[in-house]
Amino acid sequence: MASPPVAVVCIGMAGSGKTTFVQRINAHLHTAGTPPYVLNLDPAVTRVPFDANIDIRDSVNYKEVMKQYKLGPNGGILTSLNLFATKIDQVLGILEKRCLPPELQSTTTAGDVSAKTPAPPAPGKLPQHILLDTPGQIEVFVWSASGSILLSSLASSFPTVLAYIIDTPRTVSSTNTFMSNMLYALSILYKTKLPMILVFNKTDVKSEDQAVEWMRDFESFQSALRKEEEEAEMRGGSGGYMHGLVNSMSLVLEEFYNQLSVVGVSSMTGAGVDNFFEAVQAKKEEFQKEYAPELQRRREELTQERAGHREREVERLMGDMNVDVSEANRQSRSMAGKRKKEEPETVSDAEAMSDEDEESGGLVDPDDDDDEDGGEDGGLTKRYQQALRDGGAGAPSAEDASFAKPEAKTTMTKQQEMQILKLRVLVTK
Ligand SMILES: Nc1nc2c(ncn2[C@@H]2O[C@H](COP(=O)(O)OP(=O)(O)OP(=O)(O)O)[C@@H](O)[C@H]2O)c(=O)[nH]1
Repeated sequence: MASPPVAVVCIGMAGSGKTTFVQRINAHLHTAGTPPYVLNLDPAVTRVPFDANIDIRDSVNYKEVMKQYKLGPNGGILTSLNLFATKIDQVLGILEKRCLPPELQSTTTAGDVSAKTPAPPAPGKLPQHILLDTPGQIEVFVWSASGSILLSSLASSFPTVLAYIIDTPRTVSSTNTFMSNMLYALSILYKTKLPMILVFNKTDVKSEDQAVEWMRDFESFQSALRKEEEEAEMRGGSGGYMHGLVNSMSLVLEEFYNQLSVVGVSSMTGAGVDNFFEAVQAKKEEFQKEYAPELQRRREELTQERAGHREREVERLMGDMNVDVSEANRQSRSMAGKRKKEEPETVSDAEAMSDEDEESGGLVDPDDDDDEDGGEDGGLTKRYQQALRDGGAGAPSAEDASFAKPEAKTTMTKQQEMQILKLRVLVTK
């Protein structure tokens, strides 16, 4: 059976070597005869040293955004990402078309987001990897709403793996820097809940051995910490509370380290790239085994929650209007069974939908509803008439009945008319 490509999202501190790394693994895959599909999500980069199939800069002009909204560099990046996130359905449409075999494609269609690949590749030549380069301002991407939307949307369509790029020479320079970097990676892991690979980059300058030893051997990290403390004391200072804090942190990070794959890579020389792709394969399997079922579980939970919410609200409304609740519910359920269920496509959709429910108290505005019977007005009238024809407990009481009669319509105010229409539609939903 055809397998979807794995999306590798490269994140890391500014200057850690993300872009150079993407360039290296892109070249590696081209040489191996399996060219990836590449996305650049950094709107502020001036030169991209690889050929990006989708480039945020083609859709959003970062400098113009800064000028128009009177923003600084970080605000400009954030707003550009927000603007790009509004096109996520088009981006996913393009990705699905270019990277998925027809049997795995959904119905999403591509719009005006620029994709440079001219035509869908032949089935045997579908990319096995989707590579994403992200802005250097890591917090702007990871902690923004648009970053979450982009990541969760991607993860709902493709197995998605984070590659956290680390500047090795800088990170192993002290236990403090190492710990800060690990805590940052930890926060991203828990925020995104996606499988993560720690990529110790620039190993041509400094090997990753030291960092790996600190992760795997607690004693080794403790002795490095003690050594630094002694050196600080010799200089007349002291490690102060920081050393105590780092010491305690190292005790609790063992579990976190166990969840990660660690590879040393040189984006300059290409050393370690094969190991990186082995780690990607392992994390792809982990994603399919653990993340995907969790995503599905959350979707189902939200759908059920939403249905329950709607039912309770209908009950309350029917009660207010003095209408037989059980009959109204029966009708409501039978109509709902016929209607195509509206389902969240992504985690963020699902969250947004649940937010909507909370805001509106579970009520669905019938005016927003897609109409299945032709035009909106026609659909409302039809449902209204149908509800009246059905009569029974779902029908208006004797006093209400006059509302239904065309001749009596003139006696109603516009507001009353709308209220009853909305109520009827709600009952038949
Ligand atoms: N020696 C060495 N230098 C590297 C390596 N990878 C990247 N660099 C250098 O590190 C610097 C930063 O690399 P970039 O790829 O621009 O880093 P980035 O993380 O994309 O930077 P931002 O776009 O600012 O976030 C450049 O000078 C690269 O040449 C490597 O493996 N070895």
